[in-house]
Amino acid sequence: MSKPVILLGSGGHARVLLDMLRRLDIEILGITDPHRLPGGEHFGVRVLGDDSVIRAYAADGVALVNGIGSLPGDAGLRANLYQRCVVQGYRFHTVVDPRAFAAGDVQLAEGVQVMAGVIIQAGTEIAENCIVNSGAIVEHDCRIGRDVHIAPGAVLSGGVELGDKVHIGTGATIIQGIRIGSGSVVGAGSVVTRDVGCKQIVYPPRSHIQDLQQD
Ligand SMILES: CC(=O)SCCNC(=O)CCNC(=O)[C@H](O)C(C)(C)COP(=O)(O)OP(=O)(O)OC[C@H]1O[C@@H](n2cnc3c(N)ncnc32)[C@H](O)[C@@H]1OP(=O)(O)O
Repeated sequence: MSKPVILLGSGGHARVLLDMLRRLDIEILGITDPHRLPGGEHFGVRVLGDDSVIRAYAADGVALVNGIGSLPGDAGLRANLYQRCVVQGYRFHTVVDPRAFAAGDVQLAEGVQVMAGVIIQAGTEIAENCIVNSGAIVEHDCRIGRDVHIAPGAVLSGGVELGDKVHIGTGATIIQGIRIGSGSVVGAGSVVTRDVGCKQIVYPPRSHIQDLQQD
């Protein structure tokens, strides 16, 4: 039986997690958000207050779920909140949507979130506080650093290595064996065929838009 959960944050990512937690039949004590009135309801869940309210709960009596999303170059808020809570002795749930697939020997560290439709193949290791978002594919033997966001529909081929705080944009494709350094961003729709250093950004080709020829 898993511990009751406090969900940190109340935006879009939190909403998806909330739906997953309900389907997993995990008890939700409430959500935290400094911008919402404590005692009220949001998404049908009690608003507890800002993040400091967590300390009213014994660390061994609750688990946390990090509902803060992560956008390119802005993994900081999510990563800092995670780290702050861990230092205070709190533990994070690792959550896997029932409609995701992870091979038997896949290693998911604390706080990893695997959303619906994801496939993670054999031998892959994913470090703390990562999001593998809806419909992404992480092939065999990948090594994923901490605080990484693999956005919806992205594909990592076999043996890809990502450093910490990497953002792989929606629908991006990384071919086999590629290494991407910490803090880098791969733009939505990119096809990455060469290694990427630390704190670099990969832009995909842009769509060309023009008026249709008139008859
Ligand atoms: C559930 C969820 O929603 S999770 C969220 C998932 N979201 C993502 O993964 C988004 C990933 N982010 C991107 O792809 C971003 O656009 C980035 C990081 C590549 C670029 O961001 P910025 O440097 O801020 O670029 P900016 O938005 O200023 O655009 C600069 C130019 O590049 C173009 N551009 C930006 N991103 C892309 C892209 N992915 N593909 C093609 N062209 C792009 C813009 O249209 C713009 O073109 P213009 O100068 O002709 O107007």
